[in-house]
Amino acid sequence: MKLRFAPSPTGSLHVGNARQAIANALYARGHGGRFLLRIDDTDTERSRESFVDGIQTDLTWLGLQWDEYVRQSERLDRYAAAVEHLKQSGRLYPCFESEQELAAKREARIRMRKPPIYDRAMLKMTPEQRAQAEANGKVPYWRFKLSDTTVRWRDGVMGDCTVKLTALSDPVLVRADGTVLYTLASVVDDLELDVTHIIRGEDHVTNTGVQIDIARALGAQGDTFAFAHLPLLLDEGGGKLSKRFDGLSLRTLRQDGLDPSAIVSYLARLGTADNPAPLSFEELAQSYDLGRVSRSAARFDMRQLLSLNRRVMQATPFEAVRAELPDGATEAFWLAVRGNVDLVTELRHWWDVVAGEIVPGVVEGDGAFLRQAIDCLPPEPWDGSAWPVWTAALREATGRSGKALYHPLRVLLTGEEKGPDMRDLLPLIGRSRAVARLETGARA
Ligand SMILES: Nc1ncnc2c1ncn2[C@@H]1O[C@H](COP(=O)(O)OP(=O)(O)OP(=O)(O)O)[C@@H](O)[C@H]1O
Repeated sequence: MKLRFAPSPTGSLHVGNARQAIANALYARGHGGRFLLRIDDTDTERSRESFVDGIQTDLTWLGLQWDEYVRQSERLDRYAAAVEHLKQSGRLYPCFESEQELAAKREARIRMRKPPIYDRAMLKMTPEQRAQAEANGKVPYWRFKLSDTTVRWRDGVMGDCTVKLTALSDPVLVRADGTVLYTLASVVDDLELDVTHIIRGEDHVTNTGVQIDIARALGAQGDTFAFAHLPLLLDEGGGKLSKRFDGLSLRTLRQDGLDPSAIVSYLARLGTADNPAPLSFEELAQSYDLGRVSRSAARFDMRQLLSLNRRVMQATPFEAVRAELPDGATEAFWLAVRGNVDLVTELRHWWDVVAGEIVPGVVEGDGAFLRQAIDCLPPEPWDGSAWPVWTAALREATGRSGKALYHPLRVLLTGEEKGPDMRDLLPLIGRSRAVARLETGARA
């Protein structure tokens, strides 16, 4: 068994692309198959080396490992051989119509209430007409003659699928400059590299009908590949994701401080009957089931991802996160704050609370109370008991309790209304910093 993820290097991977990469990698791992990363870079106009690097960086960051790596730009001789084969068997035919001529034909067909598909005029061209066109300096591009059939397959997600080839235009597989189109290159690779299962976006369903026909024309027998088309992922507003806009790119999520395993867990379960849970790649691979993927479009929800990210962080040990913490941050700090942040980037703020400067909170009219609070502070060393000992003494001295007792202390010491348990924070803040903040509050 072999699966593949085949992005074109025309932009940064977004969460929709990532969902496909993850599905293929999980399926391969769960079934003991191989996972191939194929860079579909035959479109030289739009492909960029920097995006090839970016794709590998993003997938590696997600923790996806590929067993094989190929680039279509290095397999051009294989496509040339396939083109030759299809020409010999009469399935590729030369065309000379310009874009304008084709547009005019399309409009005429629409006026005549016929489907606006290509009329195969060039298939009827005589050798003399072709020679004449070439003598006039025209260079042909090549269309694939689709079979007069309906292609059917049992899709792993969509169920029974049919594509009526007679309702489609014969696709162009070779441009006038001799370069081949993705539609052909992809089939040649899938056949020659022994891909067995293809999981990709729903945007490819029609392509699949055409590609099965091409695969058969190239000699493939039987059912060719096992296909599964995942519905497209929409952004939060219901819009289409695009590699050309950076909003929900993996690169942006990485810069925002999201944990890659939260993203993998989220995208693996999004649009399925299972709730997202913080699971390891191995656990996800063992439970990944295409039969549980919904057939309707899934919508990306940042709040859900953030809440999963928080759960992942709560379970992350200090050693695993150490490199991403602010300089000097200790294990006690990590354990105190990890349950209170959605993103690792928010830790900077809590590090300032315990070890740096903060914008002090404002507590009005509590000067006398705060001076008593300073007087009641127990001597150091402090551990988790310092906070209960201190607040019990202060309750005794002032008669305050509940929110009236705790709230002004939290606000002044952290600058925040909410946050990690004060029992954990107070020893990290330390006595001198605590006294200074309380004095500032008492003077206000
Ligand atoms: N919004 C989406 N949701 C889920 N899968 C998607 C989405 N957009 C693309 N894909 C899938 O991502 C995989 C990689 O495809 P590809 O690199 O062509 O991405 P693309 O975003 O469609 O790119 P481009 O905009 O350059 O055409 C394919 O399986 C494709 O079906």
